[in-house]
Amino acid sequence: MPGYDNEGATISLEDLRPKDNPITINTIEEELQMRRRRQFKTQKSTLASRKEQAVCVRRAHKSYGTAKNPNVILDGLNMTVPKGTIYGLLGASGCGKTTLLSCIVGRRRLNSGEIWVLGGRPGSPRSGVPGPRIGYMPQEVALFGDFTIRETMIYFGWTAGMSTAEVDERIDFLIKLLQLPSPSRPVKNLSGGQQRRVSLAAALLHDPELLILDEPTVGVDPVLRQSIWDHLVEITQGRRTTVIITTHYIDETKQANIIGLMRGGKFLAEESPEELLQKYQAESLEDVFLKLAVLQNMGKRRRSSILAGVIEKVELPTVPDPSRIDLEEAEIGEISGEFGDNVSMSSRGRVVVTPELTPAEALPPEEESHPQGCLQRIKPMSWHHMKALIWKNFMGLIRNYRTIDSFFAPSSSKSSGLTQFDALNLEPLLINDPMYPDTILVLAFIVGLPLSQIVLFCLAIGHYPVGLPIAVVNYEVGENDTTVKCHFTDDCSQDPDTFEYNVTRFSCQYLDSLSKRQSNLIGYPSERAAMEAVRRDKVRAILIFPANFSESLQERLQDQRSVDDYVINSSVIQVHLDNTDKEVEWMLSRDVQLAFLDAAVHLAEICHLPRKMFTVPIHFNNPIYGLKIPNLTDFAGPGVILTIIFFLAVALTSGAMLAERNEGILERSLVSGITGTEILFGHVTVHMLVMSVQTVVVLLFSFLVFKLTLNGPLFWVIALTLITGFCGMTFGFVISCLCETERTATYLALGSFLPMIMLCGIIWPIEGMHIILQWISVLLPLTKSTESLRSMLQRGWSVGMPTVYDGFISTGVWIVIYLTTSILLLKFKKG
Ligand SMILES: Nc1ncnc2c1ncn2[C@@H]1O[C@H](COP(=O)(O)OP(=O)(O)OP(=O)(O)O)[C@@H](O)[C@H]1O
Repeated sequence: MPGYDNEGATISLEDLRPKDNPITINTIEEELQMRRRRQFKTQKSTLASRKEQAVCVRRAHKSYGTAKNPNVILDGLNMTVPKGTIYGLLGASGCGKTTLLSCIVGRRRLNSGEIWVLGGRPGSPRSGVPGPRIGYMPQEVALFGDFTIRETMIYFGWTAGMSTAEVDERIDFLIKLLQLPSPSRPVKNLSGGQQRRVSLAAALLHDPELLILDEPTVGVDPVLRQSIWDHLVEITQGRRTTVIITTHYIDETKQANIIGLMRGGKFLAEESPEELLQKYQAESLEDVFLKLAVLQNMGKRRRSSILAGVIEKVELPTVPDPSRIDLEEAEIGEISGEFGDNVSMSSRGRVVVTPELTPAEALPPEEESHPQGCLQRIKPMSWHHMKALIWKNFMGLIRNYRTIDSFFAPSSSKSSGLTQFDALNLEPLLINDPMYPDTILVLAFIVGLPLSQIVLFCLAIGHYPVGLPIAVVNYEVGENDTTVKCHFTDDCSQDPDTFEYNVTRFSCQYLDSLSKRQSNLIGYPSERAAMEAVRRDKVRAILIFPANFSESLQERLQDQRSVDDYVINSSVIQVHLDNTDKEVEWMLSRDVQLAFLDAAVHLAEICHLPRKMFTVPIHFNNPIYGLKIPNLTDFAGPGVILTIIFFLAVALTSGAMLAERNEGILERSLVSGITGTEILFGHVTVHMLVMSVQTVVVLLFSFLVFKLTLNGPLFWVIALTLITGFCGMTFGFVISCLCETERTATYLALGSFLPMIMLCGIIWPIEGMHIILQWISVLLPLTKSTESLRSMLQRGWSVGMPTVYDGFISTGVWIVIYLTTSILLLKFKKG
């Protein structure tokens, strides 16, 4: 017997049969004849025969983990599911059944090997996968908890191209078949078993050609399980439908036409139940599985000696066209039967005869050769998919509002008691649930969150700190005198005869001016006491007036040539500041200086001198743009408005998409033929509504309530805010496609929030950043739009100005980048 690689072969009867009980079948020919008489004949596997099967898997390899440490799940597995059969896929938990099914439905990729579904490769137009030709019930429930049973069916029915009337007709049938409760019951109020039956109903709904059911009978009582199996048998009559079903109840697969027993990444056997029982002389299929598992563990040769004999006899084909050698070698490198043999020859060196393999058969099918151009491959969005998605997303929103209503205004049915009895099943029916906490959160999110954020920003940020404690040590009014509001004469101190000034107690006049800017002036008897107060965090600044402050000041003004250092020093107010807080220090030093100018201007006024006489010889005219006294609220406002809208949109879309993905609904929708683009646009349509509400709330409060400066065109302000929100939505899509869990998505969203706040010129001018950060800043999505909005609001510029339209262009470019990334991720990111 040749030592070829025969992984995945059926274990032979010879392996089981005791040596003292020799086989009764004498020759290989007899065995082969016997097989041919069976329902499913052994035959060679050609390209044409693979395309004829409902599902055909060849040399499938699939592993998770890293290349260094792979977790091999499928190890050269072959599988053949003829049309019109029920194929029971059995195997221990974790052996890879779900992985195999998700590869078949096109949601995971093999590392190597081929899969043919309904005559084409998954993803190619002819395979019907993804699409309505298959019905897929994943292992998880994968339903919308907030939807009723009927709404769930409508969503999946519309997705498959059915009309509402057709869906309603099927609902009646499926409710009876699967003993489901009233179709008006929300899915989340159903038991686990009921939810799984609704999931099965969704897969059966559109009567697909191929049904792929991952453990549909979990949590189902034996009577119902039998009726489900009866239904499956009925729909497979006349090769109408093919069913692949996984289950942990091995014995229920007696009704299957073929059973594939999976273990160690391969099939131990792929036979009809009767043959398995007969061949392995077992009482039950469980026994068969046990025997095969024991044999596999014993490391026995896992191939049929009969088949080995067949393979031994094959001869090298006469190759009609030498240029086709590679192709044919690839195609004929195994000899799996339509059903039953499951023998693969993955050994590259070996070639098996396939005399009937004509060049036409060997040619790759049309859709595999990818003759189409890129543009032709772009699928237009389908109307019935968009209708289903938009309806589903809108219903999600309305459902939340309705539960809010019932919370605030309890309906009669709610007040009359929480339970009623379902007409069909007499099971307790919970209607009008009390308000769900997540529903409050949803409303709080849509309106409350943007509202609270803009209110908090406008109330908390940018306003002048008042009431800062300032220590005053005024030696001019006397040693140890702590009077702050000391008396001064408020008339001109110029002698009318000599025109000499007689300035007295100018410190008191100064303190009077300062108190109008900073009211919390506290007198201290000495500099030491004031310093001690700073150390105890009682005051933020100290002002010290020398004893002869006013005289020295006067002397300095009158006779500048002869004043000495002592006079100059005595005419200076000594200031000590607590510089811990930059903003406070900056504002206090500004107040201290402006108060002096105020006092000097006042002196000039009462002496009928020009006001500018005692001021710094710099005059600030009215600003060209912006406020005369600028504030941080107006500076940061535009950036904060955009940040609120952007990140709420990120949270909204990434949250919705992740929930949909983690619940398995996204996968199910994709398998049903909905494309990633359609899913994204379905969300965009509905989320744009939410975002528009949020935009209105934020802008109304910013401009009408908090009176932020609005000098520019309102239309373009709204437009920029909306497209920034749209940009946030697309960023949310990227996050949800990149991250596996909500936790990582939260980290990513938070991790991007702070850098954007810091680097986009929202709270600090870009010109003040490190030069490298300035370059990075230009590349971020909120930088140009913030500058654009600021220019519109404060400078009153319109979209014709480069600074303004740059913001629109930059946001548009980011939308394209994010959308393209998320569509590509949805399309290509598979397990
Ligand atoms: N995304 C993944 N990443 C890494 N390992 C995975 C992933 N999905 C599945 N696995 C692993 O692959 C193996 C097969 O998982 P799979 O879900 O296909 O098994 P199964 O036969 O369907 O099990 P069960 O009958 O319990 O549902 C398991 O060991 C599982 O831990």
